[in-house]
Amino acid sequence: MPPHKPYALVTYRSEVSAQRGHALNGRQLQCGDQIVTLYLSYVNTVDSELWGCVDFPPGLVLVEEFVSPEEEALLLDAIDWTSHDENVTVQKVLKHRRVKHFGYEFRYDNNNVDKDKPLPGGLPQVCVPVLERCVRDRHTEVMPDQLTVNQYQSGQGIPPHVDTHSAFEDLILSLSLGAKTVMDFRHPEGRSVAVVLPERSLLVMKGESRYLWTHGITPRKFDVVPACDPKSPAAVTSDLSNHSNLTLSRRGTRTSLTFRKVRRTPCDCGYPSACDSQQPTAPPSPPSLPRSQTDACRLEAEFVHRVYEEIACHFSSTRHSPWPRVCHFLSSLEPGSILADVGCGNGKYLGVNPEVIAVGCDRSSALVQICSERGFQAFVSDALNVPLRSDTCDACISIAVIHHLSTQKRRQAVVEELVRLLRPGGRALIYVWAVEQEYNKQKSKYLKETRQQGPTGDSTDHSNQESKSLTGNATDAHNPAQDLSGNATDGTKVHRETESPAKLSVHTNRTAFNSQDLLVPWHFKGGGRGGCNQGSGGDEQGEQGSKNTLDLHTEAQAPVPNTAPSQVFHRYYHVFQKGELEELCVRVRGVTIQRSYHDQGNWCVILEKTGDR
Ligand SMILES: O=C(O)CCC(=O)C(=O)O
Ligand SMILES: [Fe+2]
Ligand SMILES: [Zn+2]
Repeated sequence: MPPHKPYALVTYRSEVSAQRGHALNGRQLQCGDQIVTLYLSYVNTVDSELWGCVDFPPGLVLVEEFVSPEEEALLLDAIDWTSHDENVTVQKVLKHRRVKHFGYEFRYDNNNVDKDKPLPGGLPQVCVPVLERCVRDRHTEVMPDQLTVNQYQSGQGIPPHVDTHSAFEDLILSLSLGAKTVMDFRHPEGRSVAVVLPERSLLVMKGESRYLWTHGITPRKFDVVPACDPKSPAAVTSDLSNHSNLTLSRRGTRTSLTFRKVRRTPCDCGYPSACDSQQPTAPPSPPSLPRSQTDACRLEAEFVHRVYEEIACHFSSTRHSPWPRVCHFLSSLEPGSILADVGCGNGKYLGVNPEVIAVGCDRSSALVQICSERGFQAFVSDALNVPLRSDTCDACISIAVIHHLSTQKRRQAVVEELVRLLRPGGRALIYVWAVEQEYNKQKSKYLKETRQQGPTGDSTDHSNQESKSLTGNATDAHNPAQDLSGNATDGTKVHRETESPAKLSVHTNRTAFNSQDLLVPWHFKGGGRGGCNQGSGGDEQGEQGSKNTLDLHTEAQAPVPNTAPSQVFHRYYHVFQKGELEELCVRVRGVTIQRSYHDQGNWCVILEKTGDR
């Protein structure tokens, strides 16, 4: 129901249900103290703006007041947190909540259930009427046989995750008791929907919303929810982004009952990218250049985002010296300027000019954690969708970020996002890694570094170290840019549908590039996630880092790879040719290029927002 509109839009999944719905035409309904007559009319298409406010992830349904306040009290009473009878249930205190399992234990170490080890107590009797109602109201056809009770105190939450496909059947039912909360759903491409779950409501997750979207509850003490007429609680279930009238809601203690059916055969859902049953068992073949947005998101998730999350501390330990020309830009800002560092990494630029108000964002929560431990303001965000208001920043910097986007369209979209943030007259400084590591007969500092040979002849982790420049790599004079294979002049590989896309080659550190799109190895030193648990080469950040992400990784969807010392990670890069960054920027409206230059193996531009967009 769009806010302030006297109508609702309904789609039916089947003709049968549409026919049933048709019977409502002309019916009078009692709504609070009002009588409302319902008239049906048909629309061929639905304006997406209108849909915006009711656009739950496909397959997600919320049923309000599914249990009465009396039933709610009964259910809450029935969950005994004081007993620890391991023969009946399994109970755990997790970092951000406590849980209790019935029917089968859900194990957070392997994110699965022991299907041969049912818990003797089965599901509590008190749940039976609720489950029968779920069947009667056709929310489910099968009786769940597993129940996880989560209890969240105010300020607690659950990291974003997809319930393991191979563990449970399609349908997931979650009953909210005691207090309302907001659950965040996120599509792998970045779209997200915040869904208010009122107390006593039933959330039904099916299909795409269950298999592809992550769900999670951000640990916090207050939620922003639509301010609603208490007589029409339905309004609170809409996507928040379309509400003009918002208010704060204090969180109380919420207990949720999540009912699931243990899966007995491998999952064959239509979402193989998110499906653990459908992962190839053979070693994965090297990735290819993306052909679609979805491919690009996947490539970046695996070969950029995941890698930075894993190597965060080790990476941070090699990133201490700010580059002089970036510092020069930062020092040129007026006192009191607002600066956004999009892709701020460990925050090494956030404190360069103490006279400006600097805020950073990065895709890696482990790097953001490092920033906050250093006392900087930073938040987790994708460079494509920065949650800052338009026209607010006096300056933006994006240092060594855009080369991690795997299509030209996405690289341009980052520039557009930076320009969106700028006020008219504001300036953005962008650095990307250059193909040309030797420029004007000068080798980049990186190139000049001696390459250390390990016993096997591999480059050692020394190749990870920055040398006052980016983690630059070399192009030698015999392998000039125009020899780069298969690249269109705009720097994007174009593939016809019939061709199979080229595999990305793995770059050898400190040698010439043989492609503009490549994987650059990171030789990981140090144990534990992020490389924070062991010393990593005189690293002042060596003890810090991953604690905030631990919960997420030990519970979440992806199997946790073993981060053994000397592991090699691969990061995707698109290295820019001379002129390519400028070409990208001139496509963006409302901005002029003030300067462009080559700096130690990087292409750099300073843009100014003109204001006419
Ligand atoms: O608290 C909830 O509603 C969700 C719990 C959940 O997602 C889970 O246990 O997998
Ligand atoms: Fe879940
Ligand atoms: Zn699946």
